Amino acid sequence: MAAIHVDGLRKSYGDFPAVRGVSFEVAEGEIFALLGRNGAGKTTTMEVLAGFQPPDGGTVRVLGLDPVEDRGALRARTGIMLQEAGFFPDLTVAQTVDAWRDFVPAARPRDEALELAGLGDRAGTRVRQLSGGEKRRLDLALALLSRPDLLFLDEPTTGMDPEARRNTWEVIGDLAEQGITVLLTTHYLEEAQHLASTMLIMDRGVAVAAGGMAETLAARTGRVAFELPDSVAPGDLPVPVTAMEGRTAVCRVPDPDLAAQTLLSWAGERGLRLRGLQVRTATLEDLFLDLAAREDAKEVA
Ligand SMILES: Nc1ncnc2c1ncn2[C@@H]1O[C@H](COP(=O)(O)OP(=O)(O)OP(=O)(O)O)[C@@H](O)[C@H]1O
Repeated sequence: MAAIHVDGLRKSYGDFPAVRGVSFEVAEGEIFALLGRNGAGKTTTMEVLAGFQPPDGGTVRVLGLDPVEDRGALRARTGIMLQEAGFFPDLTVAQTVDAWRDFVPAARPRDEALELAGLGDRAGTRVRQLSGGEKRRLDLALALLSRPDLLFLDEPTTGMDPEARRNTWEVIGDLAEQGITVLLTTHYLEEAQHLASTMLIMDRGVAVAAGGMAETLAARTGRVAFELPDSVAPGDLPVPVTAMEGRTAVCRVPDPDLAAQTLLSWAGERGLRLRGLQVRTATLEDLFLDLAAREDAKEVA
């Protein structure tokens, strides 16, 4: 059974349609990334799945349950980390967790939750003294109290520095390895690419791309760029040049490693050097920017 099944989900605020017929499935134990620009409808989708808002149309099943009708049963099996957490600044981390534990049936021991969220050494610290990233971790610790089968993480690493972000990726990866399904939204595409095996990109309330991360990216073009030697015209090269950026020739190709090898042997045979050679396989960012440009063009048309 899929952990999450969404078919034709619609949700409006007044007469503004925030989600307009979105369908996807999340397999058990998978990390699934919900991506899109501001206002795409990611948070709305997550809130419907978590039972915070009823859908206007479509079918939604989470762990086999209806998020509205089976809200209590679902709450007991999910952990939720939303964008804004409200904590009491004067409480310590331990006191905050203890206060929450009172509301969670069969709650996980406090130290275990803190350990899992990577806050094991912060129990005695007052919330006001935590960094922004540590506050997000505290949020995660609270989300883990119910021993959830499914975690909803809305922008879990916002406000973290790169090191804290990487540590949090490790924490999330470990949780998934223990079998917890994770639905994540993020604006850090590197984060989605690093963590998620499957993704859905939304734009203005509809899905514009979906599928396995590796397969989707493998089907995209990569990029090879280098400084064009003085004596060479772009048309002389054995690989077609897609664009010139100043003196830099850019080739967008399905297999950038092969293109780079071809270019290097061609240059070697002629005693030429390809300065500043860069080889990059397709990234989620390439895909994201392409899709955004395409959606904007559609909007103008
Ligand atoms: N409570 C609300 N009332 C009215 N409109 C809303 C409400 N919540 C969200 N919206 C609108 O619905 C659209 C989708 O919002 P949503 O928060 O789901 O997007 P998002 O993809 O999560 O965006 P972000 O990346 O900025 O968090 C936006 O245009 C937003 O302004």
